[in-house]
Amino acid sequence: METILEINQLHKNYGALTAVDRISFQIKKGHVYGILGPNGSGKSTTLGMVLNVVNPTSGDYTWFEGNTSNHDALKRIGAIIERPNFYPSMSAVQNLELVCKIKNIDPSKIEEKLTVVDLLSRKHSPFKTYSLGMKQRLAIASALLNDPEILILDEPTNGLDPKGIRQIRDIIQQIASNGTTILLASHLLDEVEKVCTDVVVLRNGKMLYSGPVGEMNRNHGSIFIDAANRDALHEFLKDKPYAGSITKHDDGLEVKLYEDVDNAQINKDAFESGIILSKLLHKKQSLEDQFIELTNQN
Ligand SMILES: Nc1ncnc2c1ncn2[C@@H]1O[C@H](COP(=O)(O)OP(=O)(O)OP(=O)(O)O)[C@@H](O)[C@H]1O
Repeated sequence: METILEINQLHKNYGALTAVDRISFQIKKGHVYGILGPNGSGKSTTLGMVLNVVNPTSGDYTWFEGNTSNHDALKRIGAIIERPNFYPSMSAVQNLELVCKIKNIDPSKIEEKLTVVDLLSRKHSPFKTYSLGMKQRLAIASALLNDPEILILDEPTNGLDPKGIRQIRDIIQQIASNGTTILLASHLLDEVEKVCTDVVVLRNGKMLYSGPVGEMNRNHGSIFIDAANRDALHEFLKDKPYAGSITKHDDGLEVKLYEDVDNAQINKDAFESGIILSKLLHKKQSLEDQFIELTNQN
C-alpha cells in the first residue's frame, strides 16, 4: 500500500521545552488518521513541521515515498491548520475564485467542492453571514480545490455546536470514502473513534500509541486477584501471556490483561500450580478510562 507520509524521529524543541519528542509513524493511502492528545501535547507542532511551517529540531519526514521534493509535495496536500481567513463581504464563490487565482488553480471545480461541503445553496451569500460551521466547511472546500491526495485538518470541529460537529464529521467521512487520505488532529477521543481508522496518541510530545483505532479500544480490562501466598501468586502471574503490568495493593494484586481470559481458566491454572485463590474479580475498563490512562501515564 502506498505510503503518503513517513515521519522518522521527528523532534522539536522550543528553548528548554520539548514540544515533539522523536516521533515516528507512517500514513498509508486511503486511511483516516487521527493525532489524538490533550492540549499542548504537540499535535499542531507535528502538523506544522510536516507542512513546512515549523522547522524540526531533528528527525525528518518524507512525502509520497520521496518521489517529489517536500516543496512540490505541498501542491498535492490540502491543509487547514489555522482559523479560516476569508474576505467578509465577498461571497463563497468570490472567495474561492480568489484562492484559485492566488494558488494558480483551475476555478472550474468551485461548484463541485461547494457541493461536497453542502454550501452550494449559499454560494452567493457574503462570508460574514456564515455560521462558524459554514465558515469551517468553506475552509474545507477551499482546501479541496486542488483535488489533494491528503487533507490535513487541525481540530476541525473546535467551537462548533453538535449539529455543526456532525456535519463536519459526515463531510470528512464522505471525502475519505472517495479515496482521499485524511490526517486530523483532535483532543476528542470520541471524534477520533467515530471518524478515524488509525490513531497516533501524543502526550507531552511523546508518542504513546500508534495503530488501528480498533486495537487501541481492545477492551480486556483488569483482574483483581489474591491468595494466601501472594508472592507465589505474583511469580505465577508473571509468566502468563495474558498478564500485563501487575500492581500490588493492600488487598491483593491488580493485573492488566493483554488478552481475554476466563476466570475459570485462571482458577484452574493457579490450582494446578499449587495456589489457592482467595479473590478473583474481573473489571472491564471503559474507553474513556483507557484514554485517560493512556494520556496520564509517564
Ligand atoms: N511557537 C512556539 N513557541 C514556544 N512554545 C511553543 C510554540 N508553539 C507551541 N509551543 C509549545 O509546544 C507545546 C506543544 O504545543 P502544540 O500547539 O503543538 O500542542 P497541541 O497538542 O496542538 O495543543 P493545542 O490543541 O492546545 O494547540 C506546548 O507546550 C506549547 O506551549
